[in-house]
Amino acid sequence: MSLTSYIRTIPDYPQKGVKFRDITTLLHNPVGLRTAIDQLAERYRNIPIDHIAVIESRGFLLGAPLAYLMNTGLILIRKKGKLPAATIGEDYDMEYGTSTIEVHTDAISPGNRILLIDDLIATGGTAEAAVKLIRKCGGEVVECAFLVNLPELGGNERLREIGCPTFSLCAFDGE
Ligand SMILES: O=P(O)(O)OC[C@H]1O[C@H](OP(=O)(O)OP(=O)(O)O)[C@H](O)[C@@H]1O
Ligand SMILES: Nc1ncnc2[nH]cnc12
Repeated sequence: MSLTSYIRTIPDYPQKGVKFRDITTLLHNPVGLRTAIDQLAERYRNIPIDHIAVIESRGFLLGAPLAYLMNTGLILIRKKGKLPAATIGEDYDMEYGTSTIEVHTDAISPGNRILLIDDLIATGGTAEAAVKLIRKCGGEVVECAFLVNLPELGGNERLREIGCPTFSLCAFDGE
């Protein structure tokens, strides 16, 4: 059974024309949540990863249990103004807005092999900004992994253009 069956679609949220893929229903379901985390852990079981980087806020929910299973630490990529120590930031556009994400400058050491986790890739604007931040700190993004891909919005292609591999557990083809 595809993981899409655990995810609810809300039309016209947060603005008209957006089909919002609501993962709260997957998170609410013990089988859905466990299946998603286990599948990610299995994919990266034999790949050397130093840290998992997670994008606020929904990325935190998947990346934290995955880091626990993989015995790695977490790097928090947060919305502007939320991290207390010295940060660097990156502005970006995404499907329904514009924002800035930041990371602590001391969170990544040069040469660190980082797995980037978020719940969903749409236009890829958020993930691209996160990859740029990690690279500015000298980190290497091994892969960007998502629970959900929205292929019609072109995010995978955008990340491919900057040389970053992507992986998604499931996809909505627009229905
Ligand atoms: O591929 P994009 O077009 O950039 O969109 C994807 C991003 O949008 C959502 O985050 P949102 O900014 O809504 O924040 P949230 O996780 O706090 O809900 C989602 O969690 C991704 O981070
Ligand atoms: N259509 C969508 N559904 C849920 N989260 C999103 N983030 C960006 N686009 C989204």
